[in-house]
Amino acid sequence: MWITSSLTTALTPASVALGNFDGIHQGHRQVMQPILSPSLRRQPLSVPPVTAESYGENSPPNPKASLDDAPETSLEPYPTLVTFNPHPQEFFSGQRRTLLTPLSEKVKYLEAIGVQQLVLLPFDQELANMTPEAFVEEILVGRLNAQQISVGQDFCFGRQRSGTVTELKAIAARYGVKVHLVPLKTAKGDRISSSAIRAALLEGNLKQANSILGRPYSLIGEVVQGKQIGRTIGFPTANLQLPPEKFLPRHGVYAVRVYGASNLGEQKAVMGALNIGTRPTVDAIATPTVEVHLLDWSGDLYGKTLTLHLEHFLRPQQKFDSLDQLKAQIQTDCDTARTLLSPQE
Ligand SMILES: Cc1cc2nc3c(=O)[nH]c(=O)nc-3n(C[C@H](O)[C@H](O)[C@H](O)COP(=O)(O)O)c2cc1C
Ligand SMILES: Nc1ncnc2c1ncn2[C@@H]1O[C@H](COP(=O)(O)OP(=O)(O)O)[C@@H](O)[C@H]1O
Repeated sequence: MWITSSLTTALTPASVALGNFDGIHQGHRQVMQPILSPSLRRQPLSVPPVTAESYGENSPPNPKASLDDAPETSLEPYPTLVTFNPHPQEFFSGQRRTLLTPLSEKVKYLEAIGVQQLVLLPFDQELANMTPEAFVEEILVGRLNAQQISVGQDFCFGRQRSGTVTELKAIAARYGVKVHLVPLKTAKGDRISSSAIRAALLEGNLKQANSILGRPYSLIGEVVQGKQIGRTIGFPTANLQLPPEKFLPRHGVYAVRVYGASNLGEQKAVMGALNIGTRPTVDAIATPTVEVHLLDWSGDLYGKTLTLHLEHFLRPQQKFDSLDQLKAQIQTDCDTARTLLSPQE
């Protein structure tokens, strides 16, 4: 996928889905559908040669581009997600937001859906001051040559969020650009939203969170060294380093499926028992660790990137009086995880 934060290197013409899309939940996927219609798909993606661009500290991954990939001239628009970076709320409040899908994870889901370009518009005072007309005319039409635009029905944009979807439709119509207003998706009468997913995750209600998401909530991170206590109690745990902005669910113990450990490839999952927390029994650290014990598995995981699918919340963290009690409880957690994750006869 082509990722750019500069409108001068964006691929055009574009077929644009607009929004923040944190979580890439079922509602988000519905908003992207209209820009992905099969007639608009172009495989493989060709990208223009680019000069290296400085993205600053929180830089997105460099797009994979080479001169061999020079663009063919084509009138077919690139399925493109246009989003703001930082999130406008973060810009105004000055406070870092946690994300259900940090950039690297978001890119994986978008690629799987068929989005070919991600435009991260730098959100600054100038952009914040833009009128709805200027945003559509100068950015969407003028720079991205948008052929069609898809948004959720409650989308607002422009100065003080003054632009409504009706206005977006009217302005775009002047340029012959069709706007798809996608109705808000609901699940059992409740609106599907990133905040509903966060709330369910904070309660440890995985069933609800995963049902709204339409897939299991995931944690993706590299295995780093811990205190090496795990192996001494018979339960080595792979400690994951997650992007600092990753939203963490309720602290406690989970039954998870682990991808990336097996030599049999990415698709093969190993069952695991995950602990998220400050480990009050051993050292009561300030920052929670995210560590997983893989069931019936042994090997070296340091430096590997693991993807965990959180399936069931088992219990909150506890402070035990002894390591033996902790060990016995971890054994029970592993047995419960195995039962819950094993396929039913
Ligand atoms: C399934 C599981 C459940 C855990 N539950 C608790 C707990 O309730 N309380 C606690 O203090 N630590 C808990 N831990 C964390 C252990 O204290 C930790 O894994 C151990 O100290 C190893 O740390 P290390 O990776 O730094 O070697 C749990 C770990 C696992 C894998
Ligand atoms: N079944 C397993 N589950 C998790 N890690 C395992 C397992 N078997 C071996 N390991 C290895 O052991 C390491 C964890 O051992 P541990 O003593 O807890 O050390 P650390 O404190 O560095 O995490 C993992 O990073 C991995 O390389």
